[in-house]
Amino acid sequence: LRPVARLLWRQLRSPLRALPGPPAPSWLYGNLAELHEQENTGLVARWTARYGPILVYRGFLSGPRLLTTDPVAIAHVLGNADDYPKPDFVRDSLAAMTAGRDGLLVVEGTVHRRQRKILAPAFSAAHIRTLTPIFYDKATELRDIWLATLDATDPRPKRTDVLAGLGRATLDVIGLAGFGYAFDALTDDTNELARAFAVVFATARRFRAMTVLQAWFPVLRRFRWDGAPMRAAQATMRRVGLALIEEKLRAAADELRPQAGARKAASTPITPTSAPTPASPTSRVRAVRANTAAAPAQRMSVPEILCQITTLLAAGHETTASALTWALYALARAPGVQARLRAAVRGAADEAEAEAYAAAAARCTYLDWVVREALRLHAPVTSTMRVCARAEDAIPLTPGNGLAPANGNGGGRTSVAVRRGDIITIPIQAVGRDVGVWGEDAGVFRPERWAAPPARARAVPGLWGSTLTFLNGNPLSGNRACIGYKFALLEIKIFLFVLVKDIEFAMDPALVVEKSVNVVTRPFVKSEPHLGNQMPLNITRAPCAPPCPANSVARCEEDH
Ligand code: HEM
Repeated sequence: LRPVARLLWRQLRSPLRALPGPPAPSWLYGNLAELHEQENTGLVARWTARYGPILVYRGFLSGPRLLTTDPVAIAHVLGNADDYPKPDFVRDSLAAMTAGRDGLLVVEGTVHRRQRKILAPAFSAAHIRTLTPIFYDKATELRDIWLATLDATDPRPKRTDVLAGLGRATLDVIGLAGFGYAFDALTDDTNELARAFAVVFATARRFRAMTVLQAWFPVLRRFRWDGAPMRAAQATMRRVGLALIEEKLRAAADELRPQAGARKAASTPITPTSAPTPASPTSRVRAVRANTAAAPAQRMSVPEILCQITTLLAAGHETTASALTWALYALARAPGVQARLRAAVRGAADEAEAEAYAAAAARCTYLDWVVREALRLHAPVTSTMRVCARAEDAIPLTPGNGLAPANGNGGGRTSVAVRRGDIITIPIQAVGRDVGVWGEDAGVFRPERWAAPPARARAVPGLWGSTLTFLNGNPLSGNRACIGYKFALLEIKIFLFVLVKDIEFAMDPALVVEKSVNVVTRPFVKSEPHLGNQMPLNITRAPCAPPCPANSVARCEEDH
């Protein structure tokens, strides 16, 4: 009972209680059940329309939680990450997904700073560019696998779960790009690591009271509904991670010896049933190598390296798979946009070299707009939370935003008072769809809006593209922005480039696809819940069309 009493006492003293917000349907679970469905119901938009950009909803035992779309308030919270860490229960669920508590997503403070510094060089723009052939080869392999399922004599489209294919392809990419390993998940659909991630990221369709209780009572966490499969999946992630470390250490030792070359290329898997096979020794971003380059006192321990591996495998492939899945969904539902994108990439794709594709993808403005629009509308991570660690703080607001009559305080609020332990929700997806920023058609997939984004969008304190899709941070106070965003953007662009050029994606209008979130957003078909997470799109070979005049991207954009 003591934790409950402590929680109630803290909640009773929270200054957030004075702020207005929606009524809670339940005293015990507050608004948490309706929030579970927020990605499909536009709940946050309705709340902000009624209460303005600063509001309080209720969590467990009706505890008040701040939810804000105010850019100044969000910038304050993200810019002071040391004083606004992730709440314990968020770190706990991230730790479950990355099979340990020592990874970059979970650690805080000085440990986080040290790890981030060691990993940063592996994510530089110059380095990411060297990964282009990996992105291109995997995108091409996936395209060929999908095209091979089509029957030349049957023009009917083929229903294809693009989520599954993209999940496997992006796992292959992060294996090769991050650790020089070929998981070959695309060609081996029994790949156990791909299966482990399917378990770890599986989304709960219904609100579960137990999940809320586990957040506040760690002792209950051992009774997870998915306990046994989850433990098995984590064990797989750790085993594969250890195999990767062992392989890298062996390779490093070999490098120090003469006649190293032959052994390096021919090294064998460490655990016969599960270990990935080594890929080309030319493959690049390497947590282990980055670590050995650091000063001895700054290096990561083996458990830390292991957690970075599982973190990068998880964060690096589930997010991009989600982004690509929702981008293809948006394109399937907007055939005009898809046709325009196809013309744009065909106009740019006259050179077959991977590097040329990367350069063309980088130059193709319409592709850039499509990616920005897909990531604005379908942010793979739809919200995040922080907790106030300062004894007291005043979160500043955009001038005028505290003036909504619903905000109380005589409508003259310039900041929001918070105390230690108060929870702040940052609704990433809702900020991306804010009609106050993007206009009345904020919910529509319209890449053309990026020709002249509204001036208001500049106020959004995001790392990239006037959105919070990759969040943001301040190196002086714990930078929690996505470390892999350049990696993700290049990968997404090259995949879309290669896939849309040759494949036409369509959507069965009878199917209703909804979102369910377990850190990362996954789709499911409303009428087919028994099939779990999936994104069934109808694919056909895209009809040949004359390439854009002069095969030039710039010209192509002018003509469309
Ligand atoms: C479209 C793709 C991606 C999206 C939308 C995305 C989004 C995000 C977001 C929102 C965060 C902050 C989470 C929070 O603090 O609550 C984050 C952090 C992170 N991301 Fe990404 N991410 C993507 C791709 C990647 C890739 C490809 C990698 C690695 C190869 C990666 C690695 C990480 C890591 C390690 C962190 C933790 C950073 C830290 O706390 O210092 N992400 N990402």
